[in-house]
Amino acid sequence: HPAELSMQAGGRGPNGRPHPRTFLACATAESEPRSGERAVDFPVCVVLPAGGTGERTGLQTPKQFWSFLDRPLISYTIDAFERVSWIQNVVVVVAKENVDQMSHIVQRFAHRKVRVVTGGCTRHRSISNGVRALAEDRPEVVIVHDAVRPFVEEDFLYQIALAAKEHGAAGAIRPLVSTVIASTAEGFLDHSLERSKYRASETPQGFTFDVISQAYQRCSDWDLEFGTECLHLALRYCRVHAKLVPGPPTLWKVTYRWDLAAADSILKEPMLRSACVLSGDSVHAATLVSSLQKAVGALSMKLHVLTDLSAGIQAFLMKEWNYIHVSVDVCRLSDMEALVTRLEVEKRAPLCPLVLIWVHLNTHGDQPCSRAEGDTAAILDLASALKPNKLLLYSIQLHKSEEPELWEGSVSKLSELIGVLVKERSPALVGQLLRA
Ligand SMILES: Nc1ccn([C@@H]2O[C@H](COP(=O)(O)OP(=O)(O)OP(=O)(O)O)[C@@H](O)[C@H]2O)c(=O)n1
Ligand SMILES: O=P(O)(O)OC[C@@H](O)[C@@H](O)[C@@H](O)CO
Repeated sequence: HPAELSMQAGGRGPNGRPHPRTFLACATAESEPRSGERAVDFPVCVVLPAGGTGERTGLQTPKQFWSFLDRPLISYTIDAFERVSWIQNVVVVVAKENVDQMSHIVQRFAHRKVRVVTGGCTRHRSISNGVRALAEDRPEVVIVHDAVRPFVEEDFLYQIALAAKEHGAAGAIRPLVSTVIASTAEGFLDHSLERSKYRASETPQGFTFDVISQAYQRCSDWDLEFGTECLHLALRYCRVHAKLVPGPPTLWKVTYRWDLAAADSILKEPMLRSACVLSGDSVHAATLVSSLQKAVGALSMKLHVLTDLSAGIQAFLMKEWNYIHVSVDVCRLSDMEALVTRLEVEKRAPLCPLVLIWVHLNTHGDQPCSRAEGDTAAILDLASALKPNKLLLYSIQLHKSEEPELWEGSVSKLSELIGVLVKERSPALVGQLLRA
């Protein structure tokens, strides 16, 4: 029964215990640790300061806990580090009142390398707490990275780690986009800096463990209270000149509300690129898919035509692809249930909502596809059972018209609907029978 499928396909197996964590990749998020082209051969740990309140977003929820596709921003950042095989563990530093919430996130998304510690009233105090939590690990290098910069790539982390080991400290920099000026006490321009001589300091930053721990042991209370720059502490208290490493624009920090909208768009973008379509051996379905491939091309979405359910499952599970299933005339619920059963067998539970679109092609002229009508309630049941497990089932019906213009119009509408459903992943339309 769909309800049982839901229990099995989602977070809990027959024995009621959560499935061991095997999960789908989605967005910039989870996948099994990937060995990058180059690996670091010394111990590296990470400190993610996440103890702020995100006042500049104007939101009640601290931005690091703001959810995208039902997953908090910090989980994407943690994943970016967990996917790096040469990173031993990640110390996440959160405000005392968020420790339980953070621990729940670690459990829900089965973050394997994470240790949660309590932060302080300033960013430096939080980072200092995180570094102290590594005293027993004593890694060769500590990477410090703002938890609200989720788009960090392994290759750049590699550059920072190596530069930190070689020079004692290293930091990401970006070109300034505005000129820096100094103001008089009365609020008038005193002087401006020659922009070409300056850079914006970003994260990730890297330090040998000795440098960063000594810098925090030696720094003043003023530094801890008002300072914003770890590289400065390394210079002032350890005489270490950090190596500056130009970084990509994706290192930007989520600070204002519009940054959240930008992050949402970037996280969703990979999910819009590809869909696998299972059309079986029907000639009509093949005709539809061929027309559809041209139409969805305009959405910059690529359709991968697959011939059997296993290939479809594989693509759906392993490649973050959306899934389109074409039924001709007879809309067998069992087709879709077979997919869900396989998801259960594979013990897969997606981390981000994944889109399943069931296309009902009716070739009997303009007669309603009675099976689809009859199945409407069953489709709703199955869709409702799948929704808690982030499998968003949508269904679209269209008729095979012999009039080329009508048929082209239907296919165009179908691709438009597919584009919207994949992009918006609207919970409100789950289980609805739409018509192209
Ligand atoms: N007491 C603090 C303050 C900030 N941070 C963290 O430092 C990073 C960068 O700081 P910022 O962007 O300033 O975050 P907030 O302080 O939360 O933002 P705001 O200044 O708008 O409140 C963030 O991941 C933030 O959670 C921290 O760990 N502890
Ligand atoms: O100052 P905020 O707390 O807004 O953000 C922290 C940034 O200043 C910091 O991440 C980089 O400048 C690198 O030190």
